[in-house]
Amino acid sequence: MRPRLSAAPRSTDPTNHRQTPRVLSIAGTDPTGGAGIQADLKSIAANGGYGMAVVTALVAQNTMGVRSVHIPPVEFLTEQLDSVSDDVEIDAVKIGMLANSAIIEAVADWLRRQRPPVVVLDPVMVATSGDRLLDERAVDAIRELVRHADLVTPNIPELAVLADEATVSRWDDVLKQAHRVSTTYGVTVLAKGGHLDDRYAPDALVDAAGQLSGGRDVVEFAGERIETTNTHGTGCSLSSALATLRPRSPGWEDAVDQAKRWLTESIAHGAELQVGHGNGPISHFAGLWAAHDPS
Ligand SMILES: Nc1ncnc2c1ncn2[C@@H]1O[C@H](COP(=O)(O)OP(=O)(O)O)[C@@H](O)[C@H]1O
Ligand SMILES: Cc1ncc(COP(=O)(O)OP(=O)(O)O)c(N)n1
Repeated sequence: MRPRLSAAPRSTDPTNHRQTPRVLSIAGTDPTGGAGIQADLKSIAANGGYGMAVVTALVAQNTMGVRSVHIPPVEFLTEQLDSVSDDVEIDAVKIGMLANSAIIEAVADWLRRQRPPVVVLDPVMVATSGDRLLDERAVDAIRELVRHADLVTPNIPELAVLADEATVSRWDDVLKQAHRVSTTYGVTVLAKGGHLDDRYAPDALVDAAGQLSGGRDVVEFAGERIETTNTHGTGCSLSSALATLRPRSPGWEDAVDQAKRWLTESIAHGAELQVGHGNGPISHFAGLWAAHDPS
């Protein structure tokens, strides 16, 4: 049996209003700029943070799919992580694609030594294109890593894997599964409705310990589904926006509310970019560009 990773304690109050959040993305790459580290850095900047990045895997992919993945030696990953944390005070970390269990364990080990005040884990497993971004044998390791996070942001299929259950399709069942994951791992869950077959795309914060405002265990965020194929990297962009916004927010609810508004506008303007022939990217700076548009 795999040894259990001992989890670092969850943060108490990570709020620091005066400091520009210094946010580290630990993730894979997307050379077309729509997902992974490239999307994270845009999202962090668009939400008012200073972005940094440690690469877990180099991914030859575009808006249509993944061609191949190159994984640098795990010692080099630790070298990158230590290079950042030996020098920079990190306010928040967003963890995305981790590829295999050796990488997951190296990140867990670094978190035990250098835990930033905010840790958001997007448990990336499979891309929209259907290509695997996490080794199937690494699922146990990712489940253990969830215990290190303050917030985990699974999509519906990833939520089912964390719950060790079949994928559900009704929003009520998604909420129940998120509750189970929150109880099992002692973590706040952001359940995302992007994969629902519905005209709505809601999200919900679920914390079984009732640590949301007013002691609530569920807070829902309504959202209309935008008719678009520009949804590549939405999960990456949302999780890094949350890592950026949390240090300046009184709680996760405010951070999610702000991030979802920003994401919805960015999705709505994605098609204007005309990038690629498949699932195109979102327009991370649509709000900023609109403010500077002379017309
Ligand atoms: N077509 C859409 N219109 C509006 N919001 C969407 C749409 N697709 C996804 N979202 C939102 O994007 C975020 C990421 O959702 P999801 O697709 O479930 O995750 P992932 O990208 O990890 O698969 C969520 O906030 C979800 O509600
Ligand atoms: C390097 C890398 N990381 C993550 C993803 C998946 O991105 P995500 O935002 O979760 O979802 P889709 O883009 O698949 O909708 C990726 N493609 N590459």
